[in-house]
Amino acid sequence: MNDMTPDREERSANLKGMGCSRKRVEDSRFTQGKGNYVDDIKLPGMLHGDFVRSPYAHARVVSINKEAALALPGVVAVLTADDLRPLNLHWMPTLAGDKQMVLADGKVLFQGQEVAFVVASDRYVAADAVELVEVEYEELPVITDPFESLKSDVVLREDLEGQTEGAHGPRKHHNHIFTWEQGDESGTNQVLDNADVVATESMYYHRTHPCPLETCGSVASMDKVNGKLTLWGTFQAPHVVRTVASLLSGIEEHNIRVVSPDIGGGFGNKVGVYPGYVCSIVASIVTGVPVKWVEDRMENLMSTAFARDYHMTGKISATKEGKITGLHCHVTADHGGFDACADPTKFPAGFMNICTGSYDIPVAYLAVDGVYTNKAPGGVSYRCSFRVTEAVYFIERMIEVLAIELGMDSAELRRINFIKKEQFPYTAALGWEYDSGDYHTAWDKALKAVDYDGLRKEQAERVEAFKRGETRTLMGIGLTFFTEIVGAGPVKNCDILGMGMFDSCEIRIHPTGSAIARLGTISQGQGHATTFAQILASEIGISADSITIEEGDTDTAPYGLGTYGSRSTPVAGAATAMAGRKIRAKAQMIAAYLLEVHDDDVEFDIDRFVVKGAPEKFKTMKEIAYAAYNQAIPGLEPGLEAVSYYDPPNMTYPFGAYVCVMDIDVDTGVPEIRRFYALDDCGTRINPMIIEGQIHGGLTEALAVALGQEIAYDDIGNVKTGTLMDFFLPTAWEVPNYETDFTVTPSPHHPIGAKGVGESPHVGGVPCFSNAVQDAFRPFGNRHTNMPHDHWRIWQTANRLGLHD
Ligand code: PCD
Ligand SMILES: [Cu+]
Repeated sequence: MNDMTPDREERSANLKGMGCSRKRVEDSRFTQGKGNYVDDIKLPGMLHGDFVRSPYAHARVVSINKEAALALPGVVAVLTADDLRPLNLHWMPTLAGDKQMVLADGKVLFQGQEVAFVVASDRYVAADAVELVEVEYEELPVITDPFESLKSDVVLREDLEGQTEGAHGPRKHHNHIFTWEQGDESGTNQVLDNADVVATESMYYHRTHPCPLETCGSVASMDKVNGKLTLWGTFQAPHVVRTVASLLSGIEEHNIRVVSPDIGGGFGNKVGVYPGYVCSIVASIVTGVPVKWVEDRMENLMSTAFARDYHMTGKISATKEGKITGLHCHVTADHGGFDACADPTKFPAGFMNICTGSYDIPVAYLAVDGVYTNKAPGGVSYRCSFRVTEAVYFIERMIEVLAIELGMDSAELRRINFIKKEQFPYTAALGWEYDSGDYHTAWDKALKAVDYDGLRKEQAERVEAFKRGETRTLMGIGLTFFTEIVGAGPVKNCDILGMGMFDSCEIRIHPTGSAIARLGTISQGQGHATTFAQILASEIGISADSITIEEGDTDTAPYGLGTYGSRSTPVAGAATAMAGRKIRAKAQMIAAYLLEVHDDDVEFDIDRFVVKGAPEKFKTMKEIAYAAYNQAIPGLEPGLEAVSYYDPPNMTYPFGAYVCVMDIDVDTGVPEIRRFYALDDCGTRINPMIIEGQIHGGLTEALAVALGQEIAYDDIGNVKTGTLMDFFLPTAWEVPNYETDFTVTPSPHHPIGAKGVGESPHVGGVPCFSNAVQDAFRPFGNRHTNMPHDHWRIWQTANRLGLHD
């Protein structure tokens, strides 16, 4: 070989392909104030909108007087439901097939509900004018408890009165939304009735909120001359927004351009469609100039989509030796005033039916009842794909409770019930086919890494010391083994409003051998511009540094269902690899032609095609790209482009083993996290550094949710946690040093074997932190206490158990 040419190792390093901890290309703009967020969009003549929101959780709107507001200089319009009705835009369909008011029509159902939209020359004038809109309300009885709601005579949704059938089947009561059943009810009951041991527990996974750094917002610009509507916004699914906007407004889809610019965190909060988006569009149509709407922090916490709010009751049975025999789960789901859950259409409770977890459970049954209350609508995933965090919390608590019932170590209980490596692909009792896993290897690695036996010994000594009065801190060991289900999803069972959940990638190679690839997904901080270029680099032999990744502009990107549920890697990542392979196939033909050999006589080698057995004869991808723009092969189309729409054959099933060690001061209720060990298996790893960042972020959000973060309501439906003074957002102060680790079990059906990872740390983290708190009190008779485990609640647990006596 020529000494001047770089060797294979160097060529491979230059690619910055799969498995390389490539630095994030987007960070230079994020760290130097050059990001372009919705609020950075400033158009000539642009107006600003702001909402009049209901102070009451349930009330009739008797009258709205706009006069004083309209008299304020700078105010251009005040829109109410009456103004929107002629356009049929006073309501919108939710992703769950319910009907949500864009502006209150006669009645409000939650505190913070949108009542009127003020449009003014300036954001501050708009806010002042909001105060001048006089709304007369007549208060109605408020229901904030879903169990009470199902017994109440008060009809929350008068618009649905008398409707016995909802979007997801029969309704049992005027405040009931749906019942979703999965599995074998009678078979499960039979097993439970005849079991050696049954553990029963009820738990509440409280309402919380993703609270991204950037709140939601949009800018609409209706160009009446050309008939084009452009909408910039904080959208996790820009193409879906375009389709919904077209269906609602009647504007043809090719005349609508939706752009998601840089997004300051999504976490599920930006999946749904909000009244603000619709109002900015209507206001731009009405005024003929661009209109911006950006909510403030309080509005974001109070009225945009919440997560969780699941009341779960479980029964789990086992033999005396601890082999699990059956699982029963019932959920009462509080959906607030409208069912605006963001789930694939056929899954009204998301993937809650993954609640058998990582265990080989022969029979199971799940029923979920959705209920209306006077709380904000939503039901987003918040760093978990469709209720998976609820499911994992449920099963990981049930395992702990069963271990108490059996008098057994819960690490061992997990081990003897894991689905075994040779059982994959494994079909779970509630229907999912787990693609791959090696749980025992991961579990053993984790327990060894933390010296589990040593920790248990230390804990036992601590309990003795506590009893002797030598210490006031207890030690908790939190364990969790989780299985995620990400990559929604196969079009055969996953769609949103009838659109199958495939995803896409389109690649163009430029003559000089650099490229642009566009995807149907949209990064909100995950680093797609970095990682998707790495997938392509390995597939097509062009350095990641020479590939631009673009997402989020519906005029240029191929149709896709967006980014949430850790679906980008499993679905769009697969599309990227597949499109790359199409490029490579054409490149192979060109190379062979140029090298004057048969197609089969060349092979791909890092960044070139080489003649088999004659490595000195090759064409680099750069050379091939250039040739592709000439008459490379007579009769062959010029250019080097490809597109792939990928319909995944199955979900991917990442998993992980987490251990948290915590010291709890029983007198102050303050937990100190001594250690947090997280082993993740997300199959083939694209960028280890980005994975680690994802895990740190997800664990921190898990810490938040487990230890204090909550959207709390009082009895009359006032949001008690509407500001960051009351809503817990952890800072560097609370966050421990995380230890990360991994195993690699590739997905057998994904073209590069990758599974999602963004959500895993949250899904596994919440039960792990919670289990640590609960475990500290286990020696004193604690069985289960509800999250969030803030200092006050931990103190109360200590008090209830008599530890302050
Ligand atoms: N194997 C593997 C996997 C993965 N990866 C990477 O990592 C990341 C992630 O991924 P995923 O998992 O696939 O995911 P996505 O789809 O992309 O994303 C989503 C997620 O993501 C996470 N993360 C994050 N980050 C940030 N920064 N921001 C944000 O916002 C966020 N969010 C969150 C959430 S919540 Mo939901 O929405 O609730 O459903 S879902 C979610 C990207 O970059 C990728 O590429 C790698 O590397 N490898
Ligand atoms: Cu979820």
